[in-house]
Amino acid sequence: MSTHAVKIAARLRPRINGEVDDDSIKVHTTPSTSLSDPSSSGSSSTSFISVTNPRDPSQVFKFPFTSCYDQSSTQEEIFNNDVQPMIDVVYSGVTVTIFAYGVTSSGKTHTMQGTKTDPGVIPRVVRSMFMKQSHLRRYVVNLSVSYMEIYKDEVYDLLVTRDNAPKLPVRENDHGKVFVANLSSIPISSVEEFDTIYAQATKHRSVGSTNLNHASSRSHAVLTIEVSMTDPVKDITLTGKINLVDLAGSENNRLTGNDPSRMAESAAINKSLSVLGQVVHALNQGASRIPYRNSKLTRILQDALGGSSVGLLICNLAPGVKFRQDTLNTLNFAVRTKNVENKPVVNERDNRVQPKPHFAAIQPPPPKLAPAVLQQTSILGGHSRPSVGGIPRAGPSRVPRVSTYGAGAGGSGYQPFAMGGGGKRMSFAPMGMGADEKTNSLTMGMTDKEIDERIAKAVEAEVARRLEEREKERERENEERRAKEQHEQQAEAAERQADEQSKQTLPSGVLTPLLKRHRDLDDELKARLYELEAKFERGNKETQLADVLSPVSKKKTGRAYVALARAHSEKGDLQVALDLYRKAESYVPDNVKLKERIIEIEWSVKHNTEFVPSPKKPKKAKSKKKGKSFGSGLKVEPVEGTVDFPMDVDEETQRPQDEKANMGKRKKSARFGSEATNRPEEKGNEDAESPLKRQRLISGKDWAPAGKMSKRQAMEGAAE
Ligand SMILES: Nc1ncnc2c1ncn2[C@@H]1O[C@H](COP(=O)(O)OP(=O)(O)OP(=O)(O)O)[C@@H](O)[C@H]1O
Repeated sequence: MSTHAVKIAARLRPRINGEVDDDSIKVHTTPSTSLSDPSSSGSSSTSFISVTNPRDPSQVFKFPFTSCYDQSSTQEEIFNNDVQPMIDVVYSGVTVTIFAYGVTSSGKTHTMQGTKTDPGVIPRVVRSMFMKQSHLRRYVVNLSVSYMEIYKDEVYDLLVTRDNAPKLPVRENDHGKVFVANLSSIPISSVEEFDTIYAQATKHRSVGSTNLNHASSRSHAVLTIEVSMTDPVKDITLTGKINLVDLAGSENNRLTGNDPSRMAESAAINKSLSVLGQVVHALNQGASRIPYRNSKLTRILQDALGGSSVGLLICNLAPGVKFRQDTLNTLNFAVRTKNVENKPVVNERDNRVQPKPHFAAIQPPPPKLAPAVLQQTSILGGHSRPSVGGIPRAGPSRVPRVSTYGAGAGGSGYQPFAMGGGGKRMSFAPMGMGADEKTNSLTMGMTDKEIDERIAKAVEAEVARRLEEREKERERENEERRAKEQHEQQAEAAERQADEQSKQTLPSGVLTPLLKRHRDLDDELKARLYELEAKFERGNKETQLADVLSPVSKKKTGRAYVALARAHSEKGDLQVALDLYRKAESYVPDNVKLKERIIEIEWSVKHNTEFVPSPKKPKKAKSKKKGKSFGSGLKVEPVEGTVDFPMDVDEETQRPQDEKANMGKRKKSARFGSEATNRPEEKGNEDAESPLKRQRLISGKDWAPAGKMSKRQAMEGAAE
């Protein structure tokens, strides 16, 4: 993208109020070889400002600029040479910012505003814009004005009365453009209308008296004239803007002799101008962070400094040795600013309703460059105005005027672009404009056919994208389905294999007698028992199998194992029963009662004692829904969740009765838990010492003597 350097113009005001003039600051229009020039590096500029070195008067600093105006220069001259060309730029849909910079009383307000008899840049710009408007009969052109001031780093609307002027917030839109929220914008239809509004608004501006200027501007004022041009045939709107900024004076408080309130204003002014200097410096350094946000002024001027607008800085200088240091400061700022480059873009909006393709389908076109006139202006930036310094007559501007927009753009000055505006996508057809509308400027952009083709391509791309997305989605679904089917098949195969094996190889004589004994077991349970037996033989494979079974199958298998285990324990084959209970546990690992049973049997096996299981829960007349009874008396309760696992493991509700029934047998058995319980009050209490009770203590259940044994003790006992 091509860039456009900020253009610099320097203007030395005449002496006023009996100021002593001397040669410390001079304007030159021809190069001088006799001057030492520490600041210049061989510039080809033919116009420059010279300032004698405050420390060594024999030495002179030279500051070359595009345009230099001496004390005799006129408002008209400045306007014609440097400002008038900008009007064409504004009418090409670009934002232009002109700002006056300088020490207090250097003539900024005079240059920008002027007087009734000697109007400055602002009134001339407005006249010129209306004049230009009258030439654009083919377009609907609307002008509007907004006017704000930045006073002590707060923004106020100058178009509303002071009482109604709240502080306005500075915001940023979706495109990163900074704007002042709620700033009024008034349409203007004539120069007179503008003059009335402007005269009224100027009265609102904060002005105070200082030693240097009895009507010193205490705020930065930003006047904006916006022009929107709509081509009714193409329904395209170009929006150009010109910001005319009269900065408050950079101040030397020693010279201004400010009172406390002026000092406060001064501090704010100096701070914002200092941030302005930092911004320019950062831009020159190519810094990654530009401190625009450090002041409202720089935020608002962001677009003019390193942004997308075209910039002109008018440096106002006051004459005489009294202002020499300020002049040097101003000129140094100007030198740094002239290296700042902007990337102007044309603000164009296509008002036609367009199909809204998916954003991803369209490559965002690069921003549209400003017309070639800007590039020409930039190239000519090194030339001086034809005649300054001693020649009072204003010479014709050497800056080319863009009276013919099309010619200026020349086709090559534009590139396809899209730029946000009113939330609409921009088109690629530039709007013809300029004094001479009969040029072929409208052919510079894309034709309708080209636009249609582009839209068709975008739609095609979108359709292709969606089809591809749908295809991917379908593939993803198929893959998931395949994986699920595979998983189910594997589970089925594993179960089938288990069945087969159980049928072929009956386990070592464990099952057959049982099955014979319980011939009334239904087929389903038999099959399950065969299966379990086979699983028992397969050892570790169980865990793998458990992994592939559904939760319901796991519970069923767990119950079957328990049934089998119980049968073994009744037979007195405790070790096998224990193994089977453990197998059952691998299917229902959360079942507390099963764990208790395992501990009981482990205890019996370890101590080689008899294990007497509690009697099975008597059959209750339950609804079929609640339980399923097999002919063998093995009962499988429906299981909800994994924690409760009633099976035939003793029901807690039955426990006291069971315990009573088994009391005699237990007394004969080795005493449970004597090692773990050596507290006197527990000695001889067999109930309390049973492993089952210990486990109950571990699980915190309320069991008769449990209160007497700490959980810790119980745990230790169980661990043993
Ligand atoms: N080119 C000029 N020709 C004649 N008089 C001028 C010129 N420039 C400035 N003056 C006069 O110098 C005085 C100070 O100018 P002005 O108020 O424009 O300065 P300023 O830079 O805007 O000051 P401040 O920063 O305090 O607002 C005014 O009386 C103004 O009329």
